[in-house]
Amino acid sequence: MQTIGVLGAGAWGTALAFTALEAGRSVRIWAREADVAGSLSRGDGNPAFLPGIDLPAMPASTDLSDMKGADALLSVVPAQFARGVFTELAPHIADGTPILLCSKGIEQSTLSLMTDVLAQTIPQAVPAVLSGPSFAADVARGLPTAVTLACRDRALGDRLMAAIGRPTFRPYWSRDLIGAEVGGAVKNVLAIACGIVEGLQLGKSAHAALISRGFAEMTRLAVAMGGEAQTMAGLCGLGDLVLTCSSVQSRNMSFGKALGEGQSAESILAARNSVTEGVATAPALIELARKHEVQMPICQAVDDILAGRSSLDDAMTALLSRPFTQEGL
Ligand SMILES: NC(=O)c1ccc[n+]([C@@H]2O[C@H](COP(=O)([O-])OP(=O)(O)OC[C@H]3O[C@@H](n4cnc5c(N)ncnc54)[C@H](O)[C@@H]3O)[C@@H](O)[C@H]2O)c1
Ligand SMILES: O=P(O)(O)OC[C@H](O)CO
Repeated sequence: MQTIGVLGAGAWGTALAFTALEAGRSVRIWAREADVAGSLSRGDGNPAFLPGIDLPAMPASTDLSDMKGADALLSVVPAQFARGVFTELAPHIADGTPILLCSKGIEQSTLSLMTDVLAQTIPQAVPAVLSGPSFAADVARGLPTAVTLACRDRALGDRLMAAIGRPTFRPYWSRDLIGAEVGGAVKNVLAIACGIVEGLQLGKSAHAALISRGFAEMTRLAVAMGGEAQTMAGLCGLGDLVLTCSSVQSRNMSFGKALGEGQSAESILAARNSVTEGVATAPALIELARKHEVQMPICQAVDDILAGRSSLDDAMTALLSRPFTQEGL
């Protein structure tokens, strides 16, 4: 696998393209914005989405047909926009091309995971998922990072890991695509909850309780959807939950913190050009939980707050008033 196409030149697409380049691959990037494509191609980095980080020149364009002929693609288009981009891309994709899904979210209008969206739009592609604790800025600075790379076929997984892995970017193979996807999507909603707890200054004990009970919610949903509990204990589950809930470097956590401090969701989102995936995923998650008869009270509280059904105080009171029960998943 020599040529890697990267779909999407936000912070994460740019960091992954850099990693593949450093791993010795030849890289092509599709950017939605002409100025981003120009800047990356000239070697001026990505000031729009990954400011302050020097990067080597990386070939980028706004033409999806430039993805034609790549040995594998990394899709880093935010979840709510993936279907539109995949539909346009489909005619350029050869049978059996691996597409590694690197976005973390659920399509709100259809409740689809990214593997479902891919199967419906580019059925000739072979799906794989990349997910785990990894801030784009850390990866683009070459700081050590480990992630889950989920793919049904072990041999293909090995080839993908060899293509994008390097000592400071360590993929670990898993067969569990559903677990990897659910972990990445749910942790964003839980990070909003942890941010709210931080913004309200409810203390580190509440924060730890939220991570722990949030992990139980994540695992319940993953298992109900066909994923494995063991996957959730790994990088794409607990690992990413701990990272995203621990640092305001996370857009989801910092969004929640600002909510907890009294800002409105609209004003926080209006001030950013980056994506906060948990906001669009929260209602989808609650619908999925209902469909699979899974209890997700923390995610429900986040959705209630975002939808304006509950104030922060009411949501906290509802969570704290739940009956005492046995601990477990
Ligand atoms: N940034 C990270 O640290 C990080 C790490 C792991 C995973 N991710 C995931 O990667 C995905 C992309 O996030 P990011 O951080 O690279 O993005 P970003 O916030 O840096 O940039 C926003 C991206 O959205 C794209 N976009 C905006 N409107 C669009 C539209 N209508 N159609 C298509 N694309 C549109 C922009 O072109 C840009 O690439 C998300 O699912 C995110 O959860 C991000
Ligand atoms: O900044 P966030 O909240 O989108 O999180 C980034 C990554 O998913 C962390 O693994």
